[in-house]
Amino acid sequence: MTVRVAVAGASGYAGGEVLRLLLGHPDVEIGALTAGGNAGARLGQLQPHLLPLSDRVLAETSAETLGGHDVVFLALPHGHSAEVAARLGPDTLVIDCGADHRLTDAKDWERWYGSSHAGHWPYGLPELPNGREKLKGTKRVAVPGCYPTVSSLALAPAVEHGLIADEVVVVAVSGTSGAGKSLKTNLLGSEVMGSLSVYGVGGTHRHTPEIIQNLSAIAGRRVNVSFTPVLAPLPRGILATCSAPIVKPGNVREIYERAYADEPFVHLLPEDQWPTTAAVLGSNAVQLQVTVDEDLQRLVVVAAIDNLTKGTAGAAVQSMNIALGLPETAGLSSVGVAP
Ligand SMILES: NC(=O)C1=CN([C@@H]2O[C@H](COP(=O)(O)OP(=O)(O)OC[C@H]3O[C@@H](n4cnc5c(N)ncnc54)[C@H](OP(=O)(O)O)[C@@H]3O)[C@@H](O)[C@H]2O)C=CC1
Ligand SMILES: CC(=O)N[C@@H](CCC(=O)OP(=O)(O)O)C(=O)O
Repeated sequence: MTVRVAVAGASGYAGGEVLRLLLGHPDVEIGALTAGGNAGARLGQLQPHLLPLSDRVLAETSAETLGGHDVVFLALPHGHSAEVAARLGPDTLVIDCGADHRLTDAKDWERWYGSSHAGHWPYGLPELPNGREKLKGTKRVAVPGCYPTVSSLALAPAVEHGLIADEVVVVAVSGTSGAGKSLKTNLLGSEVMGSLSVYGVGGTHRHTPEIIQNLSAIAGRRVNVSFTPVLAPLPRGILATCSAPIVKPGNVREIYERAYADEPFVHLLPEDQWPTTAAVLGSNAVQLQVTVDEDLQRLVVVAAIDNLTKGTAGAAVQSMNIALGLPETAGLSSVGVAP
């Protein structure tokens, strides 16, 4: 089966990564590519690594251009997806890389994003409990945020088994591509190089409610999250350290081994090895390591992903595969680029 796919936001980082993965997908034909202000430009000027598509000219983002495809990936800024998706019709599989349809609670959406809620779609994190079932056959997918992906996968087995308290701490270091391609002073090379900086400190980052939503759904009760993001001088990658007090004894390693034994993309590393962002660069892999701080009786999980791959575009393609009944790993490299 060949599916015809359009990508909105093809000039951006997430759209570019979707296209990089789709170029290696055996069942995909790439159709319309759209942008905002860069409409009319050749893709090769903006995404020079996507050589087979370099002569494609970016169209304006409209339902007319995106219509007539089996699948539409939306890699647009927050708040732009709902209107386009509503005009694409129920038979098109729409995969939104933005936040518009991630949160289930309208009040949460209004508080954190300051606009009216466009509704909740099936969440593109198949490794969560019952995650795959929600994606099979769906025509709408909300791709998770990159920090919620890595921290939810790091903590899900512990939460599911009631091992930890209902208050977790996540400190996650991210590369700059997580902030998108548009110009921002704090992302200039001279600001970022040679420096680490925190932002969204003190429970103010908009991924906090998304992480709470994921962990609380697994626990069946509210799980609170203290989340601190850190910007690092890397183009890609997230390394998250997640911890919580242990409240129930259990063989932590065995629980994590069992949880992810059959997952094609989530890898619990051997006991003496720790995740690195370099090891997952460009791949849909998640590397995990878990340990217990015996003095504090605290669970510590470290996890690495590529924010643009498993953190966005890889999850989007993985979700497409599940929704359409294609092999889940199609088009998704499971190994990173090293060194
Ligand atoms: N970067 C990441 O690691 C992650 C990103 N995401 C989500 O993916 C989405 C895209 O992010 P990212 O690629 O990083 O952002 P970029 O800024 O790199 O890209 C944004 C894209 O949207 C287009 N665009 C901007 N404004 C409009 C508009 N008014 N109408 C139509 N198109 C428009 C841009 O086109 P033009 O070039 O013409 O301006 C560009 O193609 C966001 O919702 C983001 O939250 C999710 C998880 C992780
Ligand atoms: C480094 C950096 O700035 N990262 C982004 C998160 C990227 C992501 O996952 O975002 P969306 O929720 O926007 O889809 C941020 O903190 O806003």
